[in-house]
Amino acid sequence: MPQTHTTRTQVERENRMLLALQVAGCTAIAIIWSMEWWNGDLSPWDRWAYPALMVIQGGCAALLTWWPHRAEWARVMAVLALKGYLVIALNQALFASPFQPYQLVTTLFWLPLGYGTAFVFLNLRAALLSSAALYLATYGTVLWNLTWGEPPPWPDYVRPMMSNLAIAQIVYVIVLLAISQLKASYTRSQATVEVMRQMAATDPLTGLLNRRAMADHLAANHALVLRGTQPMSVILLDADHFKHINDRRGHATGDRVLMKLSSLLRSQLRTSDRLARWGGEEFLVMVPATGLEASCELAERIRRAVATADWEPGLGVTISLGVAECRSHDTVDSLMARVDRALYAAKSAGRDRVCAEESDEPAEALSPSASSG
Ligand SMILES: Nc1nc2c(ncn2[C@@H]2O[C@H](COP(=O)(O)OP(=O)(O)OP(=O)(O)O)[C@@H](O)[C@H]2O)c(=O)[nH]1
Repeated sequence: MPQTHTTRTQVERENRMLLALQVAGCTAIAIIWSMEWWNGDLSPWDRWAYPALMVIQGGCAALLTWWPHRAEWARVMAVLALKGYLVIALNQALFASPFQPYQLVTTLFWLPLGYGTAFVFLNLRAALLSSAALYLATYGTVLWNLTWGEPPPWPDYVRPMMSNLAIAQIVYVIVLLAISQLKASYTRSQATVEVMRQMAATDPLTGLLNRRAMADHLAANHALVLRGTQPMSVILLDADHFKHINDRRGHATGDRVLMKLSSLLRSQLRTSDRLARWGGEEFLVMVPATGLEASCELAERIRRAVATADWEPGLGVTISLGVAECRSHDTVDSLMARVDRALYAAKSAGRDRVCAEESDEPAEALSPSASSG
């Protein structure tokens, strides 16, 4: 499903981002740790909390690298570790005696990161819940202490600063919420675009490429042929007397035949080959990196597979096939004109056979039936 593919790509991108953040986080903590230790500002709490955070981040990085199927754990662990650290560090700074302004301010620097990472790496519900918990655990304790507890001996600027920050963090969460909504709608439109892109390239009855999509593949491979990078052949095939099947057995049977035909064709091809429904009961196979002779052999294999398939009782289905190889002077149109002539030759020669293009090089009908027909 395209939507699943889009979502998976996005998850992989987020995991890579999380891994980069873990590495950056570990580096940042190591630098801050050494700077504070050097300046004598390292608090007793940070002496242990910094290495603990680094170990947790290293664990998340290991999970993301070696057990990507456990990436969800790494996301939750990384976000909770950061939030837990911020809550304890902030409360320590505010309520430790003596009051520690340096630790308070340096912790507040990082507080927005606690909210931001949650909205990036968790789903919306988890991000909101964990942000509410972070908010309550930081400002709730301040409010509780100021309202009911023993007023801490803070300098005058701390109370207004904390009130200001309490409001700023609410605004911060609202902005993050808006961004995550935009992100969700962007992801949804990406998925819709992907579905529409698929629909524009697919034949609804058989699920094969349609003519427009095949034309793009032909143009791309034709360019490679012109550069001399690799050969390319095409096989144009058409169900024989298909009108009779429709007329005698009804349109629904005709549709079933086309569907079975497409899966039979698919089963005979390599993944590098391209198969399209070229028109009503006409299919086109693009065979990259393959010359005329090998493509004729493939066409013959396909013919035989169809002729000997287990069709509905009384319904013998055969196909005629034309094969052409792209030459250096060919345009896509001239190549298609030649393969069309080859198909016409197969039809004229009695159907249920393979005919190679007419060319200056030796190329002849390969089917056993063709040689007799
Ligand atoms: N059931 C069904 N029939 C289709 C579809 N598309 C085209 N057809 C029919 O395919 C038939 C093609 O008929 P013709 O072009 O006369 O070719 P034919 O009867 O196969 O004869 P030859 O190609 O000469 O062997 C027509 O009756 C179309 O209506 C489709 O999607 N479903």
